[in-house]
Amino acid sequence: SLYPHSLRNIDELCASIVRSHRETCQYRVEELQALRWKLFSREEIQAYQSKSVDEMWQHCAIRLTDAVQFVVEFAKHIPGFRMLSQNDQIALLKTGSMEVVLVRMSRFFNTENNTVFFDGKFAGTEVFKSLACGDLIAAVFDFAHAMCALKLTEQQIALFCALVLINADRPCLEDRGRVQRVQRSVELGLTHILHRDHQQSLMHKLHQRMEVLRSLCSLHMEKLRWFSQRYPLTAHSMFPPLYKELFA
Ligand SMILES: CNC(=O)[C@@H]1CCCN1C(=O)c1ccc(Cl)c(COc2cccc3c(C(F)(F)F)cc(C)nc23)c1Cl
Repeated sequence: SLYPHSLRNIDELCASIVRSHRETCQYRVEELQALRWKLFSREEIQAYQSKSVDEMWQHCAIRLTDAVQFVVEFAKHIPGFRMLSQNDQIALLKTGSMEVVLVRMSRFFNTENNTVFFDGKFAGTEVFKSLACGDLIAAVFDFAHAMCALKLTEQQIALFCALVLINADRPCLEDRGRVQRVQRSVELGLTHILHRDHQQSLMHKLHQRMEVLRSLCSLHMEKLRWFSQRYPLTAHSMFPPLYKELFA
């Protein structure tokens, strides 16, 4: 059947994905709104900029790994995800989790002053200078800007993240057919939500965003490889096992 056995209808599918998003999104939008004018002082920015490359990467990797863990939790509650084989679940998370982290980061973004929530305050691109990958950070900020421009609701973001993750075109899947069935039910959910919100035109834009996500994340993986080659010790020690499992 199109729906996993446990679900009676599309509303229930959407409700469980939205609930899972709410429980694993790290910060609620209201919390971030309240903090949006908490910016780093010049001294604090100086401190970040005087970190060494691998220190700053380590600082970010811890947060990225945290964020990836929350995405793994989110995935586990997507109806049908746990019906997939272990290998297919890992394969989807290996390629999709950083893309979902990126989509979720757009929720931490303040387009009025081009800052993103990082380490408890809102940071501009200059804070990340010592990473020595300005192109990646610029791309992260640009993507967040474009996502914010769509003004998605939390429910739309939840369904979009589920669709980013459950993608039957991912490489090395054992049972593509099964992933396709779960993907189709999530697509139905997103279409249902957009129809209910009278925003069907968003579907095409969201598919365009998914294309951009793929190219962005291959750039990220290239940076990650560059970093782990240049700083093998740090990369080896700092990426907790799950991260290595997902990105090694
Ligand atoms: C409260 N906010 C958070 O917890 C968020 C969620 C995940 C990251 N995080 C941050 O604190 C955060 C917010 C904004 C930015 Cl620009 C950054 C720095 O981002 C990165 C620096 C290094 C590598 C990054 C890579 C690479 F290359 F590893 F794939 C990929 C992504 C997408 N971001 C990278 C970070 Cl680490």
